[in-house]
Amino acid sequence: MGTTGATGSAGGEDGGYDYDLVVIGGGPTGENLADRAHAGGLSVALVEAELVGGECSYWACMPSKALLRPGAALTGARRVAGSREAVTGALDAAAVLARRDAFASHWHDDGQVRWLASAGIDLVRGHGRLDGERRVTVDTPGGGRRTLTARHAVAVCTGTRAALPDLPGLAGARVWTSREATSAKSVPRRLAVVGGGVVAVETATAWRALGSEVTLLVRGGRLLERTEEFAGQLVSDGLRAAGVDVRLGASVTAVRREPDGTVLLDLADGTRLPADEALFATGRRPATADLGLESVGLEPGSWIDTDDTGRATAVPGGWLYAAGDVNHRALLTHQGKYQGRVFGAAIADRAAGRPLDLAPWGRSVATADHAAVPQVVFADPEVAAVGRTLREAEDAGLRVRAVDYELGDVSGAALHADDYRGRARAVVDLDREVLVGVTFVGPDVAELLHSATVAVVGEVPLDRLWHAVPAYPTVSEVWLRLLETYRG
Ligand SMILES: Cc1cc2nc3c(=O)[nH]c(=O)nc-3n(C[C@H](O)[C@H](O)[C@H](O)COP(=O)(O)OP(=O)(O)OC[C@H]3O[C@@H](n4cnc5c(N)ncnc54)[C@H](O)[C@@H]3O)c2cc1C
Ligand SMILES: NC(=O)c1ccc[n+]([C@@H]2O[C@H](COP(=O)([O-])OP(=O)(O)OC[C@H]3O[C@@H](n4cnc5c(N)ncnc54)[C@H](O)[C@@H]3O)[C@@H](O)[C@H]2O)c1
Repeated sequence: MGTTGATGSAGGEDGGYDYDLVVIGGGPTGENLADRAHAGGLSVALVEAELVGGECSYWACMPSKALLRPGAALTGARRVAGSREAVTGALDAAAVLARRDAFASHWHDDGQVRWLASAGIDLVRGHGRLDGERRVTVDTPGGGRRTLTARHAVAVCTGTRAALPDLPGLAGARVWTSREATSAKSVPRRLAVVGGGVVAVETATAWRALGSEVTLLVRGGRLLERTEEFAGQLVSDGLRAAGVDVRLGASVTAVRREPDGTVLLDLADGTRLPADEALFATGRRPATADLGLESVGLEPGSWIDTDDTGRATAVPGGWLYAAGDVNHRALLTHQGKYQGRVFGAAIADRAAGRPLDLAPWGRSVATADHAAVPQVVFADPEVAAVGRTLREAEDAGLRVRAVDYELGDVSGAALHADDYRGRARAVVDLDREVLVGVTFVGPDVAELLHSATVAVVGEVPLDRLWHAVPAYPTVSEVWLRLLETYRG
């Protein structure tokens, strides 16, 4: 099969369908969905308007983590007497940015295009739009237009864009979104960050480590609203200790960029904050405004709701699927890829008339989206959480108990870093005696998270977990301490 601009593998044959499946959007979700559907026997076209690999590869996960890792490595060395003395300088910003550029593949997608070809998926470059049932038109880079018809299904995997507030002056102020925050070529002296979510926190952490004077303007009363409250508090403490000016309850009322390049942010308390760049990390909106949603009875610009097999619930006929960020189930790369695997296989099974497994945790349904979504916030300290917070579990009507343990009291943590500060919480479903949520906050807790994900997804009874003995002296001994605390 071909790649760029390839014609359909089944073009004109068997009823005139071009492909069994047309996927719009070649981010991590679209790639995985296309791959699983093709592995299930379908011919697949993938339509991509920008770079194959999507936001994650070029302007989100990869470059942001590449910007964060050197600062984390340096901080890690500084936390241990003996190695602390060996750290005599600051980060080499040019080297950090160069490494970031490499992790963003220098904003070229050749590698991912080669992978698509090797996987047997046809790439059609251009902007795709739905055009009624099982039809997609593509505005191609050369100015032409192609129509693709799908025999079985169309999958929308178009992701999100940054959502900017409607503020006076914002449109002309050339503010940063997450794209500029992850691809900037130099370190701003003064950086204002608006928002208190993950993008705001990670960006503040990264650019502060690179030397920017960072002011974090948070509208609400805490950071990371969707995590346990202590996580927001410990991250806020960490940012302040690193020299970030964290301002809670700070609302921006207007923005403008002066002729000398300075950005001025007017705040609701009457003060004005000057900066060299201002990031608005104020959430995401679905990339569906120019997608032809009206041609299938959906509202342009809306999120696309789906059932657990990925079918758009408001579109009759069961031929339209939506996966990844665009369905608003969980805005994370790994959940989008998971949906891609599950939904792609379900599409192929339906097409072949094979039975689906629709029971909770069955092969054909993305059950984990509801109860077991893991996430790591790469701040200092790191926040690693899976499943429900205490509040979410209570709101869901579960009879639960939170079990907390100070991570610094674990021998492995004390060895890992001097004055280790952090906390773990397990949320226990008292009726079933299983875990429904776990949060770790502390230096280098990210790699602990999958143990918690396995326990939550596996619904491992606490009596059995008691026999999962953590190695001594590792940070993972926190598992033992949590269970001991629960048993009393
Ligand atoms: C700064 C930042 C850091 C992040 N870090 C992490 C992280 O560390 N871990 C994590 O799990 N998640 C992270 N995320 C979230 C993650 O980036 C998204 O969840 C993920 O990219 C979603 O994948 P997707 O394939 O659904 O959408 P996207 O990655 O957005 O891909 C969608 C693709 O569709 C294409 N497209 C859109 N419309 C059309 C159209 N009409 N026609 C053709 N093509 C179209 C786009 O060009 C794009 O390539 C981060 C997000 C941000 C903003
Ligand atoms: N490490 C990771 O896993 C990672 C990293 C980055 C992003 N992501 C994902 O990407 C998604 C987007 O992240 P995000 O941080 O952009 O969004 P978010 O929804 O997590 O946070 C948005 C923040 O902006 C604030 N806000 C919204 N409108 C505002 C306004 N008008 N004025 C001031 N503040 C306003 C909100 O109160 C919130 O604090 C999230 O779902 C996140 O999980 C994940």
